[in-house]
Amino acid sequence: MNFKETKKQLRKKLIQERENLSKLDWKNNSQKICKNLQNYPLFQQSKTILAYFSIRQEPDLTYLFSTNHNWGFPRCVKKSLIWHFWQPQDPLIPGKYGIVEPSANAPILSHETVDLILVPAVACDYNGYRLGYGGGFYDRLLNSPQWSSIPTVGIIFEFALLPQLPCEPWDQQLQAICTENNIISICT
Ligand SMILES: Nc1nc2c(c(=O)[nH]1)N(C=O)[C@@H](CNc1ccc(C(=O)N[C@@H](CCC(=O)O)C(=O)O)cc1)CN2
Ligand SMILES: Nc1ncnc2c1ncn2[C@@H]1O[C@H](COP(=O)(O)OP(=O)(O)OP(=O)(O)O)[C@@H](O)[C@H]1O
Repeated sequence: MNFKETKKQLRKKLIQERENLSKLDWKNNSQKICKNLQNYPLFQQSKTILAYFSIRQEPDLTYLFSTNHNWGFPRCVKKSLIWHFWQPQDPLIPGKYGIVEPSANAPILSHETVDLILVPAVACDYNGYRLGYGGGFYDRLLNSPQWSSIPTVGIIFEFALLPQLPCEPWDQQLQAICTENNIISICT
């Protein structure tokens, strides 16, 4: 089986497993992830943080969005992510793939102001490689020179932390991975 097929099957299995979590486990484990992030020095020191709005029972980070940081969220525009400043009272608009997005009029966040990126993932491995939904949005972002030096933390539930994922030339290692159990730093 080739890489593409292997990744596709793995993605399907892990998304299924995540969607099978009970609502209670999903909520409790999401809350633990938020707590672990709040205790993480890099998070505490970051003024501006990029995050995501959860779909398909991804870890829900909503609790953090009213904490004292500047928060940025993406709009999917063609094959890229455009990042906007967003606060809880601001509108959210249904975007691609059923993910809500800030308004196109919300202030744009330039890479210079961003201190930390919380990266959604279907799975991550011990080396900091990630498997996403296959759109390549974060692969492209993290490969572009302006964004590649910003620290990244992959956000997953513990069951999706695997010893080794299939790795392709464009995959960039994350700096850390946060689960409901702990945050592990990746040695590079
Ligand atoms: N919450 C959240 N927001 C996010 C991401 C994410 O992983 N999680 N993204 C992370 O990049 C971007 C959106 N990326 C996505 C890419 C593909 C699909 C998707 O549903 N794809 C189809 C099949 C596509 C194919 O195989 O060609 C599917 O899975 O049915 C969803 C989101 C930006 N926002
Ligand atoms: N730097 C890049 N420039 C152009 N295309 C890229 C780049 N990185 C990845 N791609 C393309 O994007 C797709 C990403 O596939 P892959 O299975 O690695 O996605 P993923 O990591 O699961 O998804 P995502 O980043 O959306 O969460 C591939 O088809 C690949 O050719």
